[in-house]
Amino acid sequence: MLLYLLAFALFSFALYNLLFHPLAGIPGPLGSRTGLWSWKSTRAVKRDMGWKLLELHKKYGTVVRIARNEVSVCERAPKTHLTRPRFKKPLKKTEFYDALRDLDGPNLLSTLDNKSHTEMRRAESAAYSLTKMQSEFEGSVQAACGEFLALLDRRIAAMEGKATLDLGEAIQFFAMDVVGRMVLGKSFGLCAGEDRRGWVPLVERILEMSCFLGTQPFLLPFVRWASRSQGADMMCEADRCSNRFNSDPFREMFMQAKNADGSVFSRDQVRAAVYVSSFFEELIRNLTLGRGLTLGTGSDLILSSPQKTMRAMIRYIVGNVRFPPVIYDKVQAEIESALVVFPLSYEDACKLVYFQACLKETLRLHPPIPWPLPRTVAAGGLLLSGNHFLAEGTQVSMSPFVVHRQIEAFGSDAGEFRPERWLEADETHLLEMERKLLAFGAGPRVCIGKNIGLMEVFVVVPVLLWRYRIGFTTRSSEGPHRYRLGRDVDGKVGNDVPYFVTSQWAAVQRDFWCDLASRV
Ligand code: HEM
Repeated sequence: MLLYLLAFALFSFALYNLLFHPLAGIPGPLGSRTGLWSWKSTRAVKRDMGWKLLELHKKYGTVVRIARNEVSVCERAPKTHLTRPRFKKPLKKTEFYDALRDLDGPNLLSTLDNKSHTEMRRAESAAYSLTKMQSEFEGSVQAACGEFLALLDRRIAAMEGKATLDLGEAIQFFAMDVVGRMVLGKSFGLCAGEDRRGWVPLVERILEMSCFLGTQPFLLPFVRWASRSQGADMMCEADRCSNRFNSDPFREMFMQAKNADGSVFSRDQVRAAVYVSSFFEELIRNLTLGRGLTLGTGSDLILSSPQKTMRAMIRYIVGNVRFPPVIYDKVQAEIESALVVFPLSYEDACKLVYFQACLKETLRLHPPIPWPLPRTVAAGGLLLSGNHFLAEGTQVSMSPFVVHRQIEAFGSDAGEFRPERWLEADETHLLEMERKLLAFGAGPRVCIGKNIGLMEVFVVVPVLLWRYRIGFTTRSSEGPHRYRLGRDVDGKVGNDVPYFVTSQWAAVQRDFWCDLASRV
């Protein structure tokens, strides 16, 4: 009897969602339309979000129902088409971001409330300014780059002039060492080969789990409770470890931040603001607790974006059968003719016009965050182009990966890596393409760490391309690859794809084996 009742309740729920829900008229997979199956959780588990969402949009059009109460939109329509009839409030982030907050509370990325976000952002933006980054952190990034190059040189010397190594992993060591320098004022020594302790895979596991939990927010209180009730001893140990961070330069910078009323930041505000520190506190808690999972991972979700951009950029520029090496030659010629001095400064890198076009094209084809960024429609509703009206409370999301492949904005070759598109476009078209480039997000929640991220890319990629002859290691049964075939960011599998991409909140490249020889 109970089973019949349950079946009847489920049937009614599915029927309501399919036929009478306000989103009933919007096409999408049956599981999402009935509300009986979470398409997003499936993507989080299978780690194939980017290309599966693109397939949905190709099949169903610009607006697709991807969950019972959520639509994905793939067109950043002209401003005139996106109207909120009665109120002009910015859209709020959804509960998904709750999974990305720190253990002690929301940070800038995960704050849902627009008012507290505006206050936090106003207070912190000066600390992230370009001038601040150049004066405080450029030296750290350059020093970490020196260690990274020394690592590559050692490997080349050890293998008699030509090293075969997982360049993706080496780049990750560099990125972590940068964070170490920013947080502790000293490198973690990963490039120097001092201490690897499995941090790198651990970080990735935490990220993937958080994304899954974001799609099932009802699980969050249980997981949080489990991660909090680990025992006082463990937490004391974590606190003892986190005390080491009290002197970090990033934190000191936020100590000077002020609220709108002129009062200085409280301890909690500083904690929430210092993503890098809280990330490491979190990491240390994980390590101390001997577990690969707790919550509070917002910071690492974004901090790891620069390394993904670096890997993708090398993959596209160095080229292979699909991307002719002519691009590599052009970048090298530009660096040589510009007579730049290494380590490259932010300003010098901005002058490398072709290199900058390659960077934009990389961010377009391979945005580090392909996940549809979800928002909640505010009071008054939202009218999308195509006359779809979304009522208050509906979730609406946009995936940078999908938007960046729109033929209408980027042309019929939108799926190809062609940096020239950024140099040939007239002013109007260029503006249009730039408006649709969502790699750093958009609007009031746009990435605040863009300058730091770009600085890392600017310091490392040109010198790498100039100093070494890089080629992709051929796949063979005797070779070092873990995966028999590579997989690209668009899900295409092949022998000629130099790494293996998983697409979740972040698009992560693994198994990126390259052959390196010195060029200079
Ligand atoms: C290539 C490098 C980077 C890329 C592509 C990137 C991308 C993004 C994106 C897409 C968002 C918007 C997320 C959303 O709307 O849900 C974002 C937000 C954010 N990013 Fe980045 N990011 C990068 C580097 C960094 C770095 C290095 C930091 C920190 C030092 C950082 C800190 C943040 C923060 C705090 C937010 C939240 C901003 C807010 O909500 O006001 N990002 N990033």
